[in-house]
Amino acid sequence: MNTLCVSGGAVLGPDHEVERADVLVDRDEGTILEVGEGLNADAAETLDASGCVVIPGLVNAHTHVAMTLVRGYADDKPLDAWLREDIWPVEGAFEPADVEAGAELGVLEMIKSGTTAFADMYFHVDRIADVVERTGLRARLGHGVVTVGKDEAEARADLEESVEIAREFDGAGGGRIRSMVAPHSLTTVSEEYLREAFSAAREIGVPVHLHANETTDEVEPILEDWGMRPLEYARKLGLSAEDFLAHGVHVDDREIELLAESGTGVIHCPASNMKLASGMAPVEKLLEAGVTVGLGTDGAASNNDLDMFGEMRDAAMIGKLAADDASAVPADTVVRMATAEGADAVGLPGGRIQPGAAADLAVVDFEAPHLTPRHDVVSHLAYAARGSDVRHTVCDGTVLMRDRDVQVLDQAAVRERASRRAGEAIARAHE
Ligand SMILES: N[C@@H](CCSC[C@H]1O[C@@H](n2cnc3c(=O)[nH]cnc32)[C@H](O)[C@@H]1O)C(=O)O
Ligand SMILES: [Zn+2]
Repeated sequence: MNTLCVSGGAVLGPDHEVERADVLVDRDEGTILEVGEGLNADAAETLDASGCVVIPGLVNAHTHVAMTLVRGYADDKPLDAWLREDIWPVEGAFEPADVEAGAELGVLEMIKSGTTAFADMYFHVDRIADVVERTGLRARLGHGVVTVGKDEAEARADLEESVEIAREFDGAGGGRIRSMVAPHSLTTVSEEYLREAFSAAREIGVPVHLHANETTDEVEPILEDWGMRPLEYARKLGLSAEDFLAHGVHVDDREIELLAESGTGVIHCPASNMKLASGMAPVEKLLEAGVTVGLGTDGAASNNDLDMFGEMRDAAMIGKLAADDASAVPADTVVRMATAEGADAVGLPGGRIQPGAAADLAVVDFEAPHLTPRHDVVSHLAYAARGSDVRHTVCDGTVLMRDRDVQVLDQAAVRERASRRAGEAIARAHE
């Protein structure tokens, strides 16, 4: 059999037990065959994991990967002004090749920091899909729809593009790519088009993904226009178990109950919420209610990186502050949010190291001063490790990074192209 063996390390199991073990992978099927000692006898390929801990590849459950191009371009502003004054004008000047260059840069950064799957809402999605296809990651992709401020024809065309993209790309890249219909938010898409987005998604059999309750500015207008909370409104329009929303910062108790009832996932984006001062999501309450909570970096311009280790740490920290309780959102919980829970929320395989599961792995080098002594591996993963501690990255049974050498992209070329294209797009936006 065509196998890969990740050998000589410790493994973080599905119940977060840490044991000395090898991981044997079927490279053709992209699945884990066995976890145990002494498995590397006749593997076709091996990865040395001595001194390392093998963890499930991390799941970045909400991002806009091509926004790496605007990283550091406009900081220190609230969401609405930041989007309208800075980000949207530059995005308006993006050509398809810019989105491709930004996606390559983002994917490079994700592979280098142990992320193997992501959910992405953007435009020129065909270019993002192409990057995912050739680099070997796993993704759920959708075209973001905005209808406010557009005439009837433009609004319809944007929605139709999202539906078309969802139809075309679900199952692409040998099944590594899944799709979604992605209305931008409950306030930037009108009711009529939101309804259509939900019914089209149900017909295709894919989730709806949208930003919701990110700032109070997204709550007040819905209360005024519809006399109900945003998630009550979303539920009336069709929000269901397969769907997942980003942020969920300003949700009240009734909305939390509603999410638990509907089974809708929430993607917590702590760094973005802090940086844009959007607020503190009630993560502990959501978890207590039984809501599936994943973790996302959001775009690189509101973070400003795509490192899911940083996101775990931020989630634990802000979760404690929000609950006014140091025992809230503990290490074990944020590691779960960045792996199994995130995978479940976005409906992608992965997130667990066990036979039959997707072979999506990050091998973290623990032989570092900041990871010493090793009292508690899960604590280190949540609080002390960084993306740069990842030594090897494997997705779908394929080695994407070996000994920090990314096998699927030319790092220098990706950086050079992204820098040049970002500069040119910003110059065009100012013309
Ligand atoms: N088709 C739309 C684009 C929507 S893509 C998704 C959008 O989400 C934006 N975005 C990034 N971060 C956030 C956030 O935190 N909240 C809301 N929107 C965001 C991002 O800039 C991107 O334009 C159009 O033509 O305008
Ligand atoms: Zn976002």
